[in-house]
Amino acid sequence: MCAIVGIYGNDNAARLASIALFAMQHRGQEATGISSSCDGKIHTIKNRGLVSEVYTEDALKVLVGNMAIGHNRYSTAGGDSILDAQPVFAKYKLGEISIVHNGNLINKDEVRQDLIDKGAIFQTGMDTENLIHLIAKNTKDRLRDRIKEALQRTIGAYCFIVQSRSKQFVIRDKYGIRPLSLGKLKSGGYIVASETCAFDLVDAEFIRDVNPGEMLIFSEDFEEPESIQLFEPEFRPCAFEYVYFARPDSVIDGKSVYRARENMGKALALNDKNDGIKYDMVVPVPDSGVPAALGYAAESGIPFEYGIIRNHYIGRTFIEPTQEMRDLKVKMKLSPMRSLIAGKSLLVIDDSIVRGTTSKRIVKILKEAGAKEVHFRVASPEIKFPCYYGIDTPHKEELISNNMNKEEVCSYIEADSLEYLSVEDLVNAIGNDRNYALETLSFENVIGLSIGTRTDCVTDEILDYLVD
Ligand SMILES: O=P(O)(O)OC[C@H]1O[C@H](OP(=O)(O)OP(=O)(O)O)[C@H](O)[C@@H]1O
Ligand SMILES: NC(=O)CC[C@H](N)C(=O)O
Ligand SMILES: [Mg+2]
Repeated sequence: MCAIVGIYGNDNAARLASIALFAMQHRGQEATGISSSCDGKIHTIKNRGLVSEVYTEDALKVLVGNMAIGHNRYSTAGGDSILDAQPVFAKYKLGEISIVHNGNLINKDEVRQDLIDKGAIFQTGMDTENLIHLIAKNTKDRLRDRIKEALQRTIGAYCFIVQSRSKQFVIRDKYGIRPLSLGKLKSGGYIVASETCAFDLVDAEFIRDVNPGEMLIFSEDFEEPESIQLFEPEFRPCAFEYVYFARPDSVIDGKSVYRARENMGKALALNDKNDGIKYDMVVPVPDSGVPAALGYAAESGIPFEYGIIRNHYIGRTFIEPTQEMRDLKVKMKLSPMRSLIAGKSLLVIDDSIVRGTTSKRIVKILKEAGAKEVHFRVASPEIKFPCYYGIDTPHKEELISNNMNKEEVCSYIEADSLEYLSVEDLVNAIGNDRNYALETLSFENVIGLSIGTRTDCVTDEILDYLVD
C-alpha cells in the first residue's frame, strides 16, 4: 500500500516531499524515491530502504526545483529490486516524465503483453510502468489528453501523480479506493499526499480530498489547481485503510482513522458483554491494535494495560515481502510484560488476522510469560479472499481464514477464545453512509448475488481478471 506525495510551487519541494514520505513510512518500507523538476529537467533519486536512509543531504542537493513527487513502496506487482522502486521515469516525445502510483492495476498483465507484442521494452516488473508506455505511445499533443486516454485502458485501484518538466497531474480512480488529499503549504504552494498525517509535519493546511475520478492539474497557468472530472464517481473506499493501513492520526475522506478503530473495539466489547468470562485486562497488540483496545476498555470498563511491549526499531511486519522476514520481525518486535500478565486472564486485541503470523506468536509468548488465559479479539472480520487493489495478499491460500474456520484458527493460534468483528459492525464503526471496498471479506457473496450492495467492491470489470 504505497505512499505518494506531490509538492508543487515551493522552492523546498524535494525536502518537503522527503518529510511527507517520512510521515507515511508505514505505507511502504521496501524502497523510496523522489523526482524533482527544474529548468526542463527531471532529477530522480530512488533506492531500496527507508526514507531516513535514502535522503541524505547530498541526495537532496540533487533534487532541485520547485516541484517534486515521491513514493514509498510496498510492492504488489513486480519485484523488490532497485529497478522496481518508484518514481518511474522516462524520456518520450513530449519531453521527460516521472510517475508515482499507489494501488494495483488488475489488467496489468494483459496491457503489458499487448505493449510488448507491439515492441515495448519494459525496465521494471511494475504495473505502474504500463501507464508511462500508454502515454508515450499516444499521439495527442497535450500530456493531459494522453493521460486521459491511457487511463481508459487502466483498470483497478490507482492514485497517480504524473510529473512533467513543468506540471503535475494528480488522478484518483473513480472508486476512490486509495486515499488522496490536497493541502496548502504555509510556506507556499500545494501538497497532495496519500494521508493527511503528512500535512502536519510539513505545516500544510488540509483543503479537501481528491474526488474519486478527478484529475487535478498544477501548472503555472493557474494559481489554483485545475480540476477535471474524468470519470463518474462510484465511491467505494477501502475499509482496510481504516482497519490497518493508515496512521490513526489521519483523516480519510472525512473520517478519522482513530475514531473508526476505537468504534471497532467498542463493538467487540458490546458483543462480549454477556459472555460470562472474567477478563483481568485489555491488552493491545501494538501498534495497530491500540485504538481498538482503548475502545474495548472504555466500553467494557476493563482496565487497559500494555501487556505487550513493542520494539520501536522494527517497522511493520505484515508488509514485509517474504514469510521468513515476517516471522523474524514479529519475533524481534513484540515482547510480553511478564510482571503485568502472569496469572492473569487477558483479553488481547489486534486489528486483523491475515496470515496468522502475529496472533500465533503473541499467544505463545503471553502463555510462556505466565498468562492464565488468552482470549483473542480481532477488530475486523475474517479475511477470506485476496485483495486485487493493492494489499499484497494475492493468493487466497496464504489467508488463514480461507483455510480454517473460526474454531480451527482459535486452536491453531492456541487461544482460549477467538472472536472477530462482523462486517456490519465494521461498516458501522467507520460510518454507514457509504459503500466500502470489502472484497477480502465478502467476495463469495459478491460473485453470487450481491453485486451493487454495500459490501461490493468487486466491479463487473474485475470479474474478468480474477486470478484465483
Ligand atoms: O495475521 P498477520 O499476517 O500476522 O497480519 C496481521 C498483523 O500484521 C499487522 O501488524 P504490523 O506489525 O504489520 O503493523 P503494526 O505495527 O501497525 O501493528 C496487523 O496490525 C496485525 O498485527
Ligand atoms: N502498494 C502499492 O500501492 C503498490 C504500487 C505498485 N503496484 C507497485 O507494486 O509498486
Ligand atoms: Mg499489528
